Amino acid sequence: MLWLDLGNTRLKYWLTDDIGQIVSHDAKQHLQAPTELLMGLTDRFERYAPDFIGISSVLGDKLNAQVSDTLSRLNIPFAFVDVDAAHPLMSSAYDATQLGCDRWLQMLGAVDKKKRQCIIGCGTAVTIDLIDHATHLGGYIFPNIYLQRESLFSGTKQITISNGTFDSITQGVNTQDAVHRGILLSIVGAVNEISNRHPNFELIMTGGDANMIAQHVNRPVRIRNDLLLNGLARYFDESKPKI
Ligand SMILES: Nc1ncnc2c1ncn2[C@@H]1O[C@H](COP(=O)(O)OP(=O)(O)OP(=O)(O)O)[C@@H](O)[C@H]1O
Ligand SMILES: CC(C)(CO)[C@@H](O)C(=O)NCCC(=O)O
Ligand SMILES: [K+]
Repeated sequence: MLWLDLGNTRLKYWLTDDIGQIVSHDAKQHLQAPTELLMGLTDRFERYAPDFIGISSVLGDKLNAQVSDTLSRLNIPFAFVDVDAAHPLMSSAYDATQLGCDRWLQMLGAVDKKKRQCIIGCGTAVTIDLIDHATHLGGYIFPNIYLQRESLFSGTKQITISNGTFDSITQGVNTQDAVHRGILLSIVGAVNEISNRHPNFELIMTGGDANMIAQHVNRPVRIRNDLLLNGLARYFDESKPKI
């Protein structure tokens, strides 16, 4: 199988064998040109001759149509994930026509009907979603730390910071530290607030910035970077067109 995750910043793929083991995977910046990037990867994909391609995309209809065109040339059946608010593994109170399928798949990949879970996605956007015994209650969306820094940079005259590290939430005494620490606190503070409001929900984090954020959270956090892939596998296990 070939699994594709078309995100806002990066394209990720996983090639798996018959027993679901990952034989190849990568993540590449697509610079808003995912079809060109895909085109460059088709040789690699063809070499593995997957029998199906399952796709998570948050790129919207226009880019998805281009992706479909590109993949059609491979002569391998493929399908995009459609969010299903009444999926047998998890129901959702969220407007299914709007819910990003990456968010939904991360939840589907984690959901456990015996638990209360809080899924925190740390990608281009930071998302926090609450699941109570396999019912998605809803959630929150934040710009990630880099988007926040860009918006401060572009919306102010005296803040000219465009680099530096996010490593502390202690108050800063210069602009560089105040910006980085303030931004990190906005995310960590939100996670801690959710954690306080929902003490019985297990905190699960995924995505590139998960470790950086988790370090400052005042309760144990489980880091799981397999959630989206696991969600894709669970989804297509239920709904894969019979071929
Ligand atoms: N090699 C890398 N390239 C880009 N970002 C990375 C890399 N390693 C870690 N990161 C961190 O991962 C974060 C992005 O997380 P993630 O990979 O989950 O999302 P993304 O793929 O960039 O976003 P999206 O899924 O929306 O395309 C970045 O903010 C960055 O700090
Ligand atoms: C929130 C992001 C950007 C996270 O990648 C994505 O899931 C998305 O574009 N979602 C659409 C909006 C929503 O989920 O309500
Ligand atoms: K947008």
